[in-house]
Amino acid sequence: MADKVTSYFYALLFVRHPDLRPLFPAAMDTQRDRLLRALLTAAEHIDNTDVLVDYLRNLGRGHRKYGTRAEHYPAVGECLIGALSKYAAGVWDEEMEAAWIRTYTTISQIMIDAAAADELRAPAWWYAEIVTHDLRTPDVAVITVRPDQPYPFLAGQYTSLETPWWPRIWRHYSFASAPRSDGLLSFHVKAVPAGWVSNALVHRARPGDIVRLGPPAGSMTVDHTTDSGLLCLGGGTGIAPIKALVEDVAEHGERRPVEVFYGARTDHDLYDIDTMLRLQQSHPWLSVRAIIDQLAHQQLPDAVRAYGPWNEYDAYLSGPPGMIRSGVDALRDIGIPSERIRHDSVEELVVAGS
Ligand SMILES: NC(=O)C1=CN([C@@H]2O[C@H](COP(=O)(O)OP(=O)(O)OC[C@H]3O[C@@H](n4cnc5c(N)ncnc54)[C@H](O)[C@@H]3O)[C@@H](O)[C@H]2O)C=CC1
Repeated sequence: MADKVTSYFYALLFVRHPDLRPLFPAAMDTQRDRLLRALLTAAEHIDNTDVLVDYLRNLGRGHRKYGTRAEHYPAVGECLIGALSKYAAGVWDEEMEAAWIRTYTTISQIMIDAAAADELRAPAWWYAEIVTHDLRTPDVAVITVRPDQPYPFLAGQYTSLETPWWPRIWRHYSFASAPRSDGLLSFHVKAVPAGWVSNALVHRARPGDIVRLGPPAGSMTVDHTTDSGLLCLGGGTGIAPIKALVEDVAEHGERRPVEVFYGARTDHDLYDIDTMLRLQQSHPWLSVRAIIDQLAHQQLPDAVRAYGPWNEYDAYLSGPPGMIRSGVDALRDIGIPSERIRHDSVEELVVAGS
């Protein structure tokens, strides 16, 4: 009954607090999923304080770009408890209500404190002007933007982006380069069916258009305290953060082996292979292999098994959720321990491409 609970929650919220409606997008479908995913993520990590608190702090900081303020949290809590108690009526009692109030109060306080601390050091969002728009295939564009203020981030991270055509609809895109001295940021965007934001970015956006960016997020970053090799799997536009990681290693001047497997469905989809091969030419420690489904009759994760051994490597995966899942399984199978495998949250990726 997840759909019913979240629909009822938003109905209560907008009836009781109509002033909050403009903070949300006109179409609420993805938003409803996001609320539920956030609750489930919090429940999943309830016994792991460090992970949970880190997640909630990020969530609190990320809410600044929506215009969320501390006084909005009690209204949300009251409607959330209203929706839960209606649909859990059979088991709901005073004790459970008291527990939910304590839980929600704790969760919101962590989010509010993180947002307040962030306010002292970073804007709620950045405006960024598109400076180049390079259509690499009929549905993939490489877009470069100039933020209005310095934008600090780490190679391997992603941001959230809002276009002028779909206000308050934010989508995640990874930075396709390590931080650059000119401050420009670039993204690889694939227009996916029914993807409003991605279609607008690929087919409508032009130099001069202004987008908004949220804060950087994600922990798929290079650990520069070790010199172990990097095994990188980039599928489709998932090659974007992998390219950023390669540039990051190059800038740190370490000669650690970096092995990139770049997967695509057809060779026309290998839109960034020239850049990757140029990087390979300049860096003897880098090896780039293109894996085309149609030629190899195998998907990216299977191809990696044919090489190796990989037990001295840290692994980085970026691409569609199915590739991440089967990639993590394949890498564990060939002996890479879970703690050495990094990738973005698969839940975040489900909406990322649209
Ligand atoms: N644009 C960006 O900055 C980033 C995008 N992503 C995600 O990457 C994805 C890219 O999509 P496309 O370019 O359309 O990729 P795609 O669907 O063309 O697939 C790319 C590669 O992934 C492999 N693959 C796909 N599904 C698989 C599965 N179930 N098991 C094993 N291998 C599989 C394919 O063999 C292919 O080599 C999107 O889901 C996007 O959200 C991830 C990180 C960054």
